[in-house]
Amino acid sequence: MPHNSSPESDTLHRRGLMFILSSPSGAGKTTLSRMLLASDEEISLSVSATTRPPREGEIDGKDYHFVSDEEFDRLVEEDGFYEWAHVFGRRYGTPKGHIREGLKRGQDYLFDIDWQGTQQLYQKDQQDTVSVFILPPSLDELHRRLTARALDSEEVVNSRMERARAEISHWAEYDYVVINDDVDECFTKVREILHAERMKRTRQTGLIPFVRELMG
Ligand SMILES: Nc1nc2c(ncn2[C@@H]2O[C@H](COP(=O)(O)OP(=O)(O)O)[C@@H](O)[C@H]2O)c(=O)[nH]1
Ligand SMILES: Nc1ncnc2c1ncn2[C@@H]1O[C@H](COP(=O)(O)OP(=O)(O)O)[C@@H](O)[C@H]1O
Repeated sequence: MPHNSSPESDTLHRRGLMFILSSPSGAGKTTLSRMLLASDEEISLSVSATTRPPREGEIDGKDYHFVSDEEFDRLVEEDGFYEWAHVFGRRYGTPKGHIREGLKRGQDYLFDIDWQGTQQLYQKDQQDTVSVFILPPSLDELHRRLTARALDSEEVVNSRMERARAEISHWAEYDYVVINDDVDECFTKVREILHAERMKRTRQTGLIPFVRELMG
C-alpha cells in the first residue's frame, strides 16, 4: 500500500525497492518468497514470463506467465521486458508492466530471478535494487531438496545440480548472502534485510519535509 505522506503519520513516504532473491535451483528461493509475500503487505511478486512448462501445482498468472516461444519472441521484439535470460534451456523474463510507476508510489517488488537478470536490473536501476543470494548448506543437501521437492524429473534434477556450481559462482555480485540451513532462521534474516533497506535515507523521500518541519 502507498504510504501516507503527512509528516504526522508514523509512516513517511518512501520510494519502493526491487528486492531480488537468487540461488541455485533447489536452495529455497520460492519457499522464502512465499513466506515473504504471506507476511508483508508492502511487497508484491514480480510475476515472470517463462517458456518452461508449468510444474504440478503452478498457476498461470500467479507463479509465472507461461508463454509459448512465439509469444516470448513477440515480447522481446516489443521491448516488453525489463530483463530476460536463457536459463536451463528455457527463457525467463520480467515484463515491464507498471513497476517503475509502482516504485514511485512506494510499492516494493519481489524478484525471483537468476544472476543474469540481476545484472541487467542492477545496470538499469542500481539505486532501486537490493539483491540477496541464498546458499544451500551443502551440495548434498541441495540435491536432497531437489529430489524431495519431486517436481522435476531425475534428468532435470541432475542438470540443475550440474548448473549449481555455475550459479553459485556469482555469489559475490550480490549485496547480501544468506545460507538457507533452517528455513525460519533464513527467512528472519531475509526479512531484516528488507526492513533495513526500506529505512535507507535515500529511499525515505518523506523525510525532507518532515525534518524541515522538525527544524521549524
Ligand atoms: N533472468 C530471469 N531469471 C528468472 C526469471 N524467473 C525465474 N528465473 C530464474 O530461472 C531459474 C529457474 O527457475 P524455475 O524454473 O522456477 O526453477 P527453480 O529455480 O527450481 O525454482 C531460477 O534461477 C530463477 O531465479 C526471470 O524473470 N528472469
Ligand atoms: N531450509 C530448508 N530446509 C529443508 N528443506 C527446504 C529448506 N528450504 C526449502 N526447502 C525445500 O527444498 C525444496 C526446494 O525449495 P524451493 O523453494 O522450491 O527452491 P528454489 O525456488 O530455490 O528452487 C522444496 O521442497 C522446499 O520445501
